[in-house]
Amino acid sequence: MSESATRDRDQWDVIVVGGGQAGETAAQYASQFSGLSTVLVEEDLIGGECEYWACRPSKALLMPVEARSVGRDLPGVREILGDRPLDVPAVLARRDDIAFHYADPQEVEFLEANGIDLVRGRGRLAGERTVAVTASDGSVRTITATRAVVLATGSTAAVPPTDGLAEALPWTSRDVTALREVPGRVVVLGGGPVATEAVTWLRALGADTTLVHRGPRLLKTMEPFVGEFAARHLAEAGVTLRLDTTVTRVRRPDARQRGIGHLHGGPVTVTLDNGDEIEADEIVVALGRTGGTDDIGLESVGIPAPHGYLDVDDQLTVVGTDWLYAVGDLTGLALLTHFAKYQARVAGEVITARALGRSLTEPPFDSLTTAEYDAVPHVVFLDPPVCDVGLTEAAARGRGIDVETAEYDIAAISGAAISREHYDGRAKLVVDRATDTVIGATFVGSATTELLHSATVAITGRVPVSRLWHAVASFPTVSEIWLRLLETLQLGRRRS
Ligand SMILES: Cc1cc2nc3c(=O)[nH]c(=O)nc-3n(C[C@H](O)[C@H](O)[C@H](O)COP(=O)(O)OP(=O)(O)OC[C@H]3O[C@@H](n4cnc5c(N)ncnc54)[C@H](O)[C@@H]3O)c2cc1C
Ligand SMILES: NC(=O)c1ccc[n+]([C@@H]2O[C@H](COP(=O)([O-])OP(=O)(O)OC[C@H]3O[C@@H](n4cnc5c(N)ncnc54)[C@H](O)[C@@H]3O)[C@@H](O)[C@H]2O)c1
Repeated sequence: MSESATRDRDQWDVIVVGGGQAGETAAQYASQFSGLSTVLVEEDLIGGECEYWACRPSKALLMPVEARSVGRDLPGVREILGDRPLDVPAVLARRDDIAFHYADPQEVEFLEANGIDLVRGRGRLAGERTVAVTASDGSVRTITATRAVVLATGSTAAVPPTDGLAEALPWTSRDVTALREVPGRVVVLGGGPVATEAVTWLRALGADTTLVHRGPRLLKTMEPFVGEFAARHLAEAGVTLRLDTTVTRVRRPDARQRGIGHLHGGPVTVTLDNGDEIEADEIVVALGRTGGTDDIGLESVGIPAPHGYLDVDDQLTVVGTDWLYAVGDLTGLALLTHFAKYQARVAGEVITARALGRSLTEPPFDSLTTAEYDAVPHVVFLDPPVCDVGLTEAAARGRGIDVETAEYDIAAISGAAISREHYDGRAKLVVDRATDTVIGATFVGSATTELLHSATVAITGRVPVSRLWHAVASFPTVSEIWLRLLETLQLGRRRS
């Protein structure tokens, strides 16, 4: 049904509030095999952060960075590239293509193809199974759901209460991914994926970059060698790193909102805890996210969200209800598009099973209706990239698991050494001794991102290490790292 055709309707089986990747997928999965009528409520562009201001545009900005590095490291290509800088207008033009030129007809088409209705406006719970939608003209309509309401309102960039930071109108992830001009000098605050990725493309596009991070290590949730690897390569690219450093004060006398991706005013002065001052043309805040629980009417149904995220069970049902679901960033469980969509698939199947009166513990729903979090894959698209899945050694030991580990230098693998002249990379496996299965894997280095899924399959499939011996990787691919890791494990076992 078209958007205009939904105007006179006020009831559906399922209402989904928030049309990001999580919301769109929940709507699709709740309706596709159930016959349930579903409506999506979205106040902005359908597709959410990922499509326009996060994953897609950021990766479009990063791909040329790594491609140039690999080319510069390969005789025959190096000579063609020379020291030439990236073609900034061409990179930004492709970024715009990948971000669908900040318009959503392709998503409207997806909804129509899947029989999902659309109501544009801001949704707010107004009681059980009831949502009040405020349109851009200020008019409010109330719609109700016979079965379920799914909240998928995502997250936004957090701006902490540092003296003068909010008043300086810093760039957030939206500005830095949708940048229209490259700041001459830029200070990036943070040490997580957003900060490390953003500083990578800003530097490659020609900015003089400083990254300020309060901790001693970048990407602190990953194995320690990941942060060291990332810091080394960022420094080699010319990024100034100020680790173990806190910003105490920000001043920007001429702060002006000039639109997403444009400089937000004149020069900004950033004061550090050791008294140093950095002057820059822009400041980027990449210090985590705030869950989208603000002003969505949770009080109307008595649901608390003290930490800004909603507590859900493994069926994505909001704790304390049997009709309200939450998926994606809003749950705060894994702020990643692939996990947002995974949770949404689970929630959609749960809604379907419950509507059809089917058991969640019998086929086909038994395998589809419980979300698991043992193997969340993270890829940070740095130059070179880093990635992990499952538990780090420290996290596993913290849970009392008796682990053995294997580490290996990926540069020693033929496939890696052939792929570029100065390969730099490392791999680590964490194995649970009791079950003889892999519970964590980390890879850093070129061409490792596509390798990660093999580890995800090994972990979720609980494949015994003894069986992995028979999973023979092709020569000469970087995947042969698996053999070296298994040999390293064997060596340790035979010695002990
Ligand atoms: C810079 C950056 C890069 C990233 N890169 C990656 C990556 O490479 N890979 C990856 O997996 N993840 C990445 N992420 C994370 C990823 O973007 C999020 O996990 C993902 O977008 C979450 O999807 P979501 O649908 O839960 O939320 P969102 O994308 O935030 O969507 C929520 C939607 O709800 C709408 N909405 C909110 N409130 C209301 C309301 N009351 N009524 C109606 N509509 C409402 C919003 O307008 C929005 O469209 C990145 C994040 C950032 C910031
Ligand atoms: N490639 C990817 O998959 C990708 C890329 C970008 C973002 N993301 C997702 O987006 C989410 C948000 O990323 P992020 O990097 O903004 O957040 P993050 O939470 O991962 O990292 C934020 C960093 O800022 C620090 N910090 C927080 N508050 C601070 C303060 N007041 N002062 C100083 N330091 C402070 C934290 O210690 C942390 O190191 C992540 O959870 C990630 O999953 C994923």
